[in-house]
Amino acid sequence: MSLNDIAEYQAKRAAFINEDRALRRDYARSANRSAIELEADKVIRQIRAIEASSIWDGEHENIQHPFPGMEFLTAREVIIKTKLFKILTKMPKGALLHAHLDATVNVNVLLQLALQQPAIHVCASTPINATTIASTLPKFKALPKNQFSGGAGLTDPSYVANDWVSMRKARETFSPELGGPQGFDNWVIAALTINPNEAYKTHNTVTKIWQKFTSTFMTSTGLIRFAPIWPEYIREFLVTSIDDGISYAEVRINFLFKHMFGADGNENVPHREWIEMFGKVVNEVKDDMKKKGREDEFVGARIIYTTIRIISPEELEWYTEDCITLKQEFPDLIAGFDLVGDENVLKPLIDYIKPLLLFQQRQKELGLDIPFIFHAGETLGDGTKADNNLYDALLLGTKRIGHGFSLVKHPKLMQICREKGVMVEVCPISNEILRLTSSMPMHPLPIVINNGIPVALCSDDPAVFGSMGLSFDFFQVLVASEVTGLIQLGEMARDSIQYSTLDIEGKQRAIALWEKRWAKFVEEVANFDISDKLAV
Ligand SMILES: O=c1[nH]cnc2c1ncn2[C@@H]1O[C@H](CO)[C@@H](O)[C@H]1O
Repeated sequence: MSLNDIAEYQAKRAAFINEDRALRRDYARSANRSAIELEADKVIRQIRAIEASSIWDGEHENIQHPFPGMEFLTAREVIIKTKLFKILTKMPKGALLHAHLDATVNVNVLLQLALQQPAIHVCASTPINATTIASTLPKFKALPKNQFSGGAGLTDPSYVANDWVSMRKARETFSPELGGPQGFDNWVIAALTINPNEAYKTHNTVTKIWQKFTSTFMTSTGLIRFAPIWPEYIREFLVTSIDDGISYAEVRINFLFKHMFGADGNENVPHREWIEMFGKVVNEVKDDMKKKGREDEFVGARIIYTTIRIISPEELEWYTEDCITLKQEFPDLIAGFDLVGDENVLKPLIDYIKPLLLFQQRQKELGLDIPFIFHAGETLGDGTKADNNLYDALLLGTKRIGHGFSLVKHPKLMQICREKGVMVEVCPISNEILRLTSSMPMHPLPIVINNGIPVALCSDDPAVFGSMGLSFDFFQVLVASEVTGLIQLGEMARDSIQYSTLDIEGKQRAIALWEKRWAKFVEEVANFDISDKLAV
């Protein structure tokens, strides 16, 4: 055996690896990396390696088996202390392409917004006491002034089931044995979020965790679907997203309910006013950013119209027509159309084929373009109705696929995504908490990326998961792969703009602004003080 043989083998090996990696989308531009980008990428890999032992090999109270990419809800407190996470909070993330608006604002902030509104009332199906508190959910609703109620508090034994109590009063009178006002807040927050015990013990199957997950929306809708709160909620979503480095969002809004509650406490505010308020807040935030000299950090936000897969195919026709009317009035704000909810148990796309084809035909007649951006394959199923949604999503020409968790079981569909440029909106933390994967190393994301399919990382329902912004999702992906470094994350961020529904000029502008921020960011990372790297 000569040295030549080994060198020859090494060369063959390098070419082999290169050939494999060349399939990835992020490879295309790999030859054009600046020295500073390469240095920043190296710094990030160093910090990751250091923290793999200093953090993830260490002992932690309450964490039996720490490892990079482990269950998010257990790891969260550790993650926020890492250098890697702190750096990622500064990264320009590009676009947020998959998030459900009603789960995008920190639950503590939502609680504060609600407490400012005397119209908001709360009820429970039984008096709240030490026995009932864990299994009883608060229900919220805005009431008209003549129905404002000051009856017995929720923890008063004389409380009559399902009676509305003013939220402020319910909070102030919450029994001291249950923690008083703070106990009330804790009870509400527990109803709006998923805790580690639920995700990893009591509700540790996809079906069970979805039941808990769905209940969070039933609680939050009474607080959010209220005209005086709605704009403030949207503002908070936009401002916190911008602060996390997100410069554009396509957010899914649930239009299942035909009205929200107005300031007068009556359920009489139609969809067009929801959108009008949305557009107004987007413009106000843009103006505020301009005043602060930060206009380059925010290019806007648009809406993906959604309704839930519980409706009948006949009912869907009402929603598609509604979507068309809204698109005609707000062409710049309506970005696409989707159907949401647990694909494993609700109606599959094929059940709606008639109204969906009709929707496309109507758009053609009217000269409109409302792309489908379908949730599909958010499942562990193989050949189940949720898995089969992928066939229909692609046949119907979906612009992107929401989740596509089961896509990797279908080589033909992956080929179509690659060749037609159908992006997958991957929601790593959501998939893990909703029990599709037990941790990030088991997530199929690398399979999707290695097959050359464009990917955007998305947060899905950050308020429910406690994963506000995109930094947490980027973190979980970064620590769970040796291939993925800063450059790969940057490519996903850039692609999120590239595969958005912005028009050509909008995209060019957003990408140019992103590139400017990216250049600045990588420079900061590249100049990171090595000794600082070690101090955690
Ligand atoms: O990951 C998801 N997959 C499918 N549907 C979802 C997901 N997250 C939230 N929703 C749905 O969106 C509605 C709120 O806008 C909720 O009803 C919820 O079922």
